[in-house]
Amino acid sequence: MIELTQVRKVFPGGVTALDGVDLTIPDGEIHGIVGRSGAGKSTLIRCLTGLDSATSGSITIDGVDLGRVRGAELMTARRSIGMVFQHVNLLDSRTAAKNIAHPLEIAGVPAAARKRRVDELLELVGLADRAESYPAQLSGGQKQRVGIARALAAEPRVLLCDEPTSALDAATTRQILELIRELRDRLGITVVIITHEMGVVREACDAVSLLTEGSIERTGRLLDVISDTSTPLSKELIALPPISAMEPGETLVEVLVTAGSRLADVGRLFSLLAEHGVEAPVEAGTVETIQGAQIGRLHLRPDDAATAEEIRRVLVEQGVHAEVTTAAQVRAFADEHQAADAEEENQ
Ligand SMILES: Nc1ncnc2c1ncn2[C@@H]1O[C@H](COP(=O)(O)OP(=O)(O)OP(=O)(O)O)[C@@H](O)[C@H]1O
Repeated sequence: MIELTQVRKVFPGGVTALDGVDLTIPDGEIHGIVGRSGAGKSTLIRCLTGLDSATSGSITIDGVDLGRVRGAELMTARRSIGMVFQHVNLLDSRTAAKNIAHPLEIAGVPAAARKRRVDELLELVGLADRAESYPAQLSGGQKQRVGIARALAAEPRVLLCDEPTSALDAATTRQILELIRELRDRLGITVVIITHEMGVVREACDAVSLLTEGSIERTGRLLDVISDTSTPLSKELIALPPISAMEPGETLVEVLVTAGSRLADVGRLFSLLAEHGVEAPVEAGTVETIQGAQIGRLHLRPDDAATAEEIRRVLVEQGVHAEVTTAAQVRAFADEHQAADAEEENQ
């Protein structure tokens, strides 16, 4: 288990990068950490790996408090954490097998045991036939597989992945995420993925945390966070294109169908509205199956405010989240975001 309690990191210049982070990640969980640029994600990962130390608070991994151990104990604790990066940084002059063997050589593992372990790792990441290939002969996805095998060489209990798929195309990203889930299932490791890609969280994570200005704004099981419409993270995880311009007086119904609703599936929503004699065109919509549950987010554009209100009433009765949004609210929301983006650019 990974446990962070009131972790603060203040840099010498006075910047507070982490401002009281509390987070518990159970064994065997794949936990995504998301946050805007500058939220403190890299600082958090550096503190988790023991590369940097927290100014105060405690970070405990499998019962070992990283702030309290020194020397050989700290080295052992560090070895229990494998790191996977966006850019794999393989040694170009070494084959895939030799790259994976590198940390084992440094740890003084004898040649025969090293060879056995490297073969095992190549098999584990699906590269048994590429052992003798050099990095220049491997695709981006294959290089990342080598990076993952290298990170697992010392049999860590925790795998920390810092933007592991940001340099990969969509299909390769899916394969790497599938591999990470498979490895978790086979090895029982705990995985932390730092990412700015919500698709990565949707596809791979059991739980997610939003880091905002150095503290955890929201954390929870993925489906619970998606269902919680009070958090902006819900909209980011199941996103729709921005709402197109609305004329004064126009209304929109924002709908979120989750496993908690009484609809058998998202399609039933339309027949239900028709049964109640209310209909509205769909302006935008997305439907996904996440961890076996169907999730749908839709924007409906009824003709008038009375229809919008009736749609909302019918859907809420079925346990579906539905909110009527007016043109004025959309305008205010857009202004707020523009101001936040401008502030971020100025930083
Ligand atoms: N070595 C440092 N010295 C001083 N301030 C730092 C240092 N490293 C990071 N910071 C500051 O700490 C804050 C958090 O930075 P951090 O790099 O952890 O954010 P991040 O969420 O990883 O951002 P990004 O997604 O852009 O990489 C920022 O305000 C940053 O300027």
